[in-house]
Amino acid sequence: MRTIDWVNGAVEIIDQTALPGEERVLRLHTVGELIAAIQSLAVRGAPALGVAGAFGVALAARIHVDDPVALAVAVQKVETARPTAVNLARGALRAAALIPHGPEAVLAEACAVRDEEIAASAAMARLGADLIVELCGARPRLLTHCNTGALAAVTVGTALGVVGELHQRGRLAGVIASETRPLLQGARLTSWELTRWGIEHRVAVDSAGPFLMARGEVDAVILGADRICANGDVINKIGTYSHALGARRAGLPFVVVAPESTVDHATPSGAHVEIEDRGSAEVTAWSEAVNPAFDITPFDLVTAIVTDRRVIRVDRGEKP
Ligand SMILES: CSC[C@@H](O)[C@@H](O)C(=O)COP(=O)(O)O
Repeated sequence: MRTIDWVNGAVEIIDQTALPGEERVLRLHTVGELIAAIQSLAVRGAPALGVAGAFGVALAARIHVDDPVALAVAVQKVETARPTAVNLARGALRAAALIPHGPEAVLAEACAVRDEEIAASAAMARLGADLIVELCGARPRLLTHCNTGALAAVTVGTALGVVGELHQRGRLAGVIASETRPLLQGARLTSWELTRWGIEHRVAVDSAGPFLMARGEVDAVILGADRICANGDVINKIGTYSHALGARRAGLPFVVVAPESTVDHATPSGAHVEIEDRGSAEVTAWSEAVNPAFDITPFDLVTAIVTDRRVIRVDRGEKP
């Protein structure tokens, strides 16, 4: 299953706002439709956003083939549709670099971004599963946060791809999906994906994670990233930091799985990253709210970062 793809001149996505109730495919024909899908989280997750950014520029290059000014404006809108995941701007700018060669070259580059994420998922699943077995022994019980499956990464996924690989190897004893307030990417999307894979799991409220770790019900925390800074700080879904603190307190490995396309050497640390604020409405209808969508996990709380090419042992002093 590809959760985002280019099909007959349009971008097709699984509408993640409708899951798990309805499996609805959206066809996006315009840059405006694509940006609306990104902002409503119909398509979400860092690697998928990179592909969406690249396909968005491919759409723009076709639509504005004779209008370079309108094309530049459209590229900039795609690139900045959400601020935190580095993949979005990266994917958009990678495709935009091919604009001088015409719309077909832009589309070919966007398809390359998609294909590289598909390959990266497969590589991370193998590397990550090997590492988890090394760190935890056979049949670990894992806790994951947000959604890092195929929905977030075209196919397979990052951290959830590792979970799937361990399941296939017969080496998984259990999964807890942290529900991920307020939009419930864990309870709605991770649970839906694990059910499709036939993997038994339980959903926990976000605040239960550190307690379950302390009570000995978890052997490792494994999750994804929207951006990994040059110093190793991990930007990921709000709630990640509390899971990292819980894991450190319980003496558990805290493993981040993300493709190289999420590693951002140009950003020195988490303090330099714009954390998206998604406003009050998602949290409460009756008072003002603060709603940061991501947080920053300091690198010293991370045990290891698994990319498609490397296992970075932060616990041994290695950096991205
Ligand atoms: C493989 S996806 C990794 C991250 O992008 C994921 O954990 C996450 O935080 C997604 O946030 P979202 O706001 O749902 O796009």
